[in-house]
Amino acid sequence: MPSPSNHSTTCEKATVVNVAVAVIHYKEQYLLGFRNAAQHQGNRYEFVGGKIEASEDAKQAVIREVAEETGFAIHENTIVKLGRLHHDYGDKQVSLQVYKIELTAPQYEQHKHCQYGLEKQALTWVTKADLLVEKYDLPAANKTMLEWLKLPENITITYPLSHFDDHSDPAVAWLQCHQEKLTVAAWVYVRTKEAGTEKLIAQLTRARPDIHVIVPHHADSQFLGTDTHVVAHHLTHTALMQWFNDAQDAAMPDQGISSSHPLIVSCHDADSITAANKLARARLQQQLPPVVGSFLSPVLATQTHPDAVSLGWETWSALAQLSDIPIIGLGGLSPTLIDQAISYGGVSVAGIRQFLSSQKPKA
Ligand SMILES: Nc1nc2c([nH]c(=O)n2[C@H]2C[C@H](O)[C@@H](COP(=O)(O)OP(=O)(O)OP(=O)(O)O)O2)c(=O)[nH]1
Repeated sequence: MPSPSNHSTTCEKATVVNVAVAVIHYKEQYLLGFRNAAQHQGNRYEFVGGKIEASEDAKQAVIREVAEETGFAIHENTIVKLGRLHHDYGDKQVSLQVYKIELTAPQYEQHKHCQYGLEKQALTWVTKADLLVEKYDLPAANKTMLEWLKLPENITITYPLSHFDDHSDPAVAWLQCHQEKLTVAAWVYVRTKEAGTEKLIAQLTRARPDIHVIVPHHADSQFLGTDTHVVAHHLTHTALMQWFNDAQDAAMPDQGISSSHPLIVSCHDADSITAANKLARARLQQQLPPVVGSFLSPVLATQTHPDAVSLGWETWSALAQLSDIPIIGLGGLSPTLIDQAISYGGVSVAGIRQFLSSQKPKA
């Protein structure tokens, strides 16, 4: 449904141009256009997209723009909402609503040799790896989109040490379980609340150098000995709301929160999503590493929090729509529910038990 923010809105200072952006890909191949010299942000690569018209919402705009620029009819493809971001280019302010669309094999086969789009603009297929290492010069706002694209579809959360209380040596059992069962190159949210856990996590990252860890934002990641494994710092719901309350009249609202790494936050309701959106915007304004994801939980009932009232998919989806950052489903989920999470407005799923498989890393 069109909303007042879906067309260009005028504030006292400047006009904000509302744009829908389509990150089109087939597997690891991503489609880039090239902005001609006369356009705003000209002579740069771009994702397909354009201005949202007053009569349409962002998703309708993305479908229309993709059809106009490439000829792809994507209304039957899965359209994954990544997020929304505001960028001030000095000469122009843009609000970008970003979607990811995977083409089918026939769609890709038909298009992969086309060098020009329907508007005569140059088009190029590039690998995800090249895109993420910023081999292509994109507008500055796209830096955050590339960070969002790094999020995997599954995130594993470590068991609390107390889960292994029945074992003769819980620490050894904790280490053995995670070392053996984390999937190759997994993103892992490691919790450090319990005494002794930091040492175990350091041992785990030494034994499994392929994994990427998300550490609590207050944890001094020096306990790992190196920062190379750390992909993000995590803010609990409580820490996020504390920041939000402190930020109401603070000049530097994110003092005390890591400025060295991207952030992942935890949300449970509309208030925390509002807080996360504010934090995401503050990070962009201060040119700090962005907020790249938000665990929104609990989607379903969980074994670990049996008394917590779950949101259910419908409420979860309505909350996800409010988020400016990619949403990760958490609570009673398994990796097989990724398609369902995407259809309800998320990008990834996370959890403990169901996310630890017995797949061993390659030697
Ligand atoms: N399509 C697209 N636009 C982007 C990206 N990143 C980014 O900052 N933008 C900005 C550049 C422009 O200011 C705006 C896109 O609007 P547009 O494509 O309709 O603008 P345009 O320059 O063609 O303007 P016009 O000729 O239609 O008036 O969003 C991106 O990845 N794709």
